[in-house]
Amino acid sequence: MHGVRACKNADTGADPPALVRRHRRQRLSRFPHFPSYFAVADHGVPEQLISSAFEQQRRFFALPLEQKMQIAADSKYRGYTPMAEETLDPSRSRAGDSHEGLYFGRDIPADSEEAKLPLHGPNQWPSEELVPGYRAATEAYKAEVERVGFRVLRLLGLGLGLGPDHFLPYFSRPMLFLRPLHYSAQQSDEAAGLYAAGAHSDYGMLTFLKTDGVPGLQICTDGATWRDVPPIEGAFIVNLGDMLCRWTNGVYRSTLHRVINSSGRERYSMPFFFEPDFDARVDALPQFLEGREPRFPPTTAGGHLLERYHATHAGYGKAAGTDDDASAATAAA
Ligand SMILES: O=C(O)CCC(=O)C(=O)O
Ligand SMILES: [Fe+2]
Repeated sequence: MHGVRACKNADTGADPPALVRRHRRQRLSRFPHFPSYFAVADHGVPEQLISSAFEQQRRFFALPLEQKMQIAADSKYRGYTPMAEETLDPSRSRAGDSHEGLYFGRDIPADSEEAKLPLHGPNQWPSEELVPGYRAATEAYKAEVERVGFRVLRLLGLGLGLGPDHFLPYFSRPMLFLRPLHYSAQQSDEAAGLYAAGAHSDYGMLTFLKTDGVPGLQICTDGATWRDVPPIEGAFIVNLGDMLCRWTNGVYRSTLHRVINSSGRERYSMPFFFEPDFDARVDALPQFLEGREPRFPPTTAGGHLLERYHATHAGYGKAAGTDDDASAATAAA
């Protein structure tokens, strides 16, 4: 694991968004050396598996809209979300973000007890006739990143002096979402509130990101400056998510990031969201409370995730069967 330092082309022109301002207030000078993101190299995921997963995403997203809509995100939010359905920074955006995507989680049989939880259920796959080999390539890739996720989870426990298995009980029925994304060629325009992906931090524990090499990802670690994150050949970019931030009482920061299209090129990426169990209760570890107040109220991974989905996904909660998600979230929190 290496710290990622090679961020260039600082864009200091724009006002920091509300989220940045909030992060600036939360900045901790006591622990200046902790990362908010890093890269994982030598992860053992075969390059060929990664490239064939990307190739399959290109084939899927190239389909006509009505064919993609055959697997439109269902009441569990598994499946396809069309262009501009997501607005990651509603405080700044004037239109939905210029990407379309797919959500695949842990495949959970519809008749199981677990499928009663929001966001838990069977995946929806494009048919074999439409995109031959899609499911096999995507599932093979997802399984490999999952393996990397558990390995890094152990390293996090070790790094915190808690032992490699510390977090495992919170990941017994984890929420593991692969989210292939396709960004349109539309150029972003901050003044007009047009983003490829608006500023946000990720909601779970860790996000393992692969991109097709087209630039666009930017990160803000100092509360003011957006810096490009250049793709690193062969490596995953790993963002720390909100749950890890809460466990460490804000010392490990969940990275504020966004995607800006300045090139007018299309872009493909595959974030993998590695998140605790839906009902995992997340509050600060004792070692981060010595002499300090808790910075966040206790929450659950599922409660937080649902709150974010409601705020950022136009379609979430609208599909039949999701009406009771808000009460499930409240109950879980
Ligand atoms: O596409 C990317 O590079 C980042 C995507 C992202 O931040 C997200 O989906 O949460
Ligand atoms: Fe993200």
